[in-house]
Amino acid sequence: MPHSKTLLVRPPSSRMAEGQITHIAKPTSVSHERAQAQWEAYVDIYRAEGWTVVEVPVADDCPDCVFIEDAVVMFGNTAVITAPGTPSRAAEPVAVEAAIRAALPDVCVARIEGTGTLDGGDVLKVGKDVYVGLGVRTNAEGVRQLRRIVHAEGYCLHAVPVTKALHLKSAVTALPDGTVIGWLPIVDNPSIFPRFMPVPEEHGVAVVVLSDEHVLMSNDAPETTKLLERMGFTVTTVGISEFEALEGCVTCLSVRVR
Ligand SMILES: CN(C)C(=N)NCCC[C@H](N)C(=O)O
Repeated sequence: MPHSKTLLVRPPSSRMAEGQITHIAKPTSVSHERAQAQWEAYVDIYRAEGWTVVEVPVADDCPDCVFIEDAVVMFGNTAVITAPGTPSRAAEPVAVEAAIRAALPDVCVARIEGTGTLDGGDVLKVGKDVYVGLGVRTNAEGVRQLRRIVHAEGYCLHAVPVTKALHLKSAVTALPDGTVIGWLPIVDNPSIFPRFMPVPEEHGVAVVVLSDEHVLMSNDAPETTKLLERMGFTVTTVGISEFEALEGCVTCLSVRVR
């Protein structure tokens, strides 16, 4: 049975400043206190939109645990538990799987295993098309395993190169109508996507689709906000500077089950 608007989130670790950095300069300071306040404001936006929030317990020894999107990917009623592509994040999916089994007992669980690696940030769903970034975190075996899982669910997987950003969704996400948006300097090949629109700011790349006309994005992309509003979308913005300093974005902080 489909779950209506359930959100999985995980609070920021007190050691988040030790989180991984790959493609941007190491931040000079990251405040856990500010991050906690930003995270609570982010979660409150979903609560106000009627989402049921399931909180996975914080893991202070996993500095990047707040970026829960990387630990599980939902395909309808199937949860794919990932195998993060960096050792410091390897333990994260265990508690995420336990929380899903406890809160959503009728969800089917599949897993990326063995030599396969896959971070959820590399998976962009656009209708029944699934674009998967092959980059520093997701390998060919991870893609092979995910392809088998999603084909069985009626999706079509397209592997795409990611060389200029941490994850595919650091560079592109999709609007409610399926248009893929991205910041060109970090998109490997925009022609892969049937409909692509460049955005003018790096932090404008990431949108979370709240409904057919409503998106959530960072407050650090005012030109992109105006662009999307001119296109007729309602745009809610949120401050996530502490997570952006660690290469995160609005998509990474939650997993939507709908
Ligand atoms: C779409 N994105 C960017 C994500 N899903 N995850 C961001 C993870 C950031 C973390 N410091 C790391 O390096 O793993």
